Amino acid sequence: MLKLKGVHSYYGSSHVLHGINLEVQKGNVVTLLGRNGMGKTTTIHSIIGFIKKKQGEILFEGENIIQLESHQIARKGIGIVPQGRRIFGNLTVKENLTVFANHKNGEWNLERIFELFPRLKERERSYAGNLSGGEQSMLSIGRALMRNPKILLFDEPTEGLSPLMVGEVMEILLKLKASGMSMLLVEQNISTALSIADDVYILSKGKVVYHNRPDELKKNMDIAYHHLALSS
Ligand SMILES: Nc1ncnc2c1ncn2[C@@H]1O[C@H](COP(=O)(O)OP(=O)(O)OP(=O)(O)O)[C@@H](O)[C@H]1O
Repeated sequence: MLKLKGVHSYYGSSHVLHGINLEVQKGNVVTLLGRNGMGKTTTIHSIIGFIKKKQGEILFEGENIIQLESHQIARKGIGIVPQGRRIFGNLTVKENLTVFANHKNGEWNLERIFELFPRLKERERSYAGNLSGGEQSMLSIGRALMRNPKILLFDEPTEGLSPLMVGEVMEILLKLKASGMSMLLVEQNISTALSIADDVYILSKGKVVYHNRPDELKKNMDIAYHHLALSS
């Protein structure tokens, strides 16, 4: 469904991604792991067109979208749950969900979002800026779903959340996976990532240094300890 072939990305003269190859098949969850500054966000931003200076191919449903503008890429059905949530604090929960909604090509609507996130229904009229971190994370996911994407890219959706809230957000992601949603998930937390992934990639210095199924990585955790600088 989504395939990166030899993608190079640059911030001005700074060469950050060095030939990324990565694939998300329809209905699969692919996680992207790596220490800070290794290029995970840059990979996501390259896919959604935030980064302009790029080479290689980014194929979405067979079409090379590497030169398209962000709004064109969004319209093709690639959704984003950005790092830091980026909800609109001075709009209500309901307004955040409806402001960019697109019901043309899918079944996500307010009713279904509130079924998935009963907590958001309870806080429908609250200003989003007054929500807890976990609720803001749910709102950010709900807002992306309201655009009815074919694939969702998540940039550290559990960052800064309490373990309890991490568990709740992960349950939501598992439900989305069960519903057949294709997802590319950037995560710092390896156990969270491995609990949901069909496929794992590790990035280091803008390159894919490891790619396998999570059960294979679990058999050889030294690789993760090495690349993610975890202690065993
Ligand atoms: N706007 C920018 N201008 C120049 N360099 C940047 C910019 N954003 C990121 N970089 C650099 O690009 C490299 C990759 O950063 P990126 O944000 O993709 O890493 P990351 O793996 O997502 O890390 P993190 O978990 O900290 O978000 C880093 O060396 C970073 O300093």
